[in-house]
Amino acid sequence: MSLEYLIDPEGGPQWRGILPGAPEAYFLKRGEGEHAMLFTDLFTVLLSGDETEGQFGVFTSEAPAGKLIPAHVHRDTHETFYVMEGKVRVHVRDRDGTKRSRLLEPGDFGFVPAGLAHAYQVEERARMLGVATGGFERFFQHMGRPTDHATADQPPFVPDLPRMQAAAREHNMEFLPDLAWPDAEA
Ligand SMILES: O=C(Oc1cc(O)cc(O)c1C(=O)O)c1ccc(O)c(O)c1
Repeated sequence: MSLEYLIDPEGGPQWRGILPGAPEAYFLKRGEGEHAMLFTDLFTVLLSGDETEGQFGVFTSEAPAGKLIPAHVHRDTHETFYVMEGKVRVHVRDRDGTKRSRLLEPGDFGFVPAGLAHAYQVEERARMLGVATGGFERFFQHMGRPTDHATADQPPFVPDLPRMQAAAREHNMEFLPDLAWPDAEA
């Protein structure tokens, strides 16, 4: 399955061209950006790989406390987690196989390089800022539902399995459903 699954043939890509799409200077007001709901979380793309010649993208997430985002690995995406509000536990499996986790609180930062299995769980309603390898920011629009509504106060969007598989394939990532974490909440 290819990206075509994620494109409305009549309307084109399912997100709106709010960002310039080329390396031009611009500014955004609070709440502006390209929004997508994924499960209960609102992701907002502030900058995409289209503006940075593929180098990096910047996005925020606004999420209620919820379930563990299951273990997965990005083959070529470096990810960061900067917690602005709330509490987020990030689990990571290091290269030697050691699993560890850290509860991130406001002002705390985490980095997960490409190739390391990881998972995370919002333990207390959170706002996060993420910077990741350019192109990954489209994952939220591919797997989630693009929306004009700028808050997480809207119905959740639960993607079906083909949509999840297509988004994972498109972004060269793999979910690892059998990988458990010693200190994950049920
Ligand atoms: O990508 C981030 O979160 C995710 C959310 C999901 O519902 C499914 C996923 O597979 C992921 C993922 O990590 O791939 C994410 C969130 C916040 C942040 O700062 C990031 O760097 C990534």
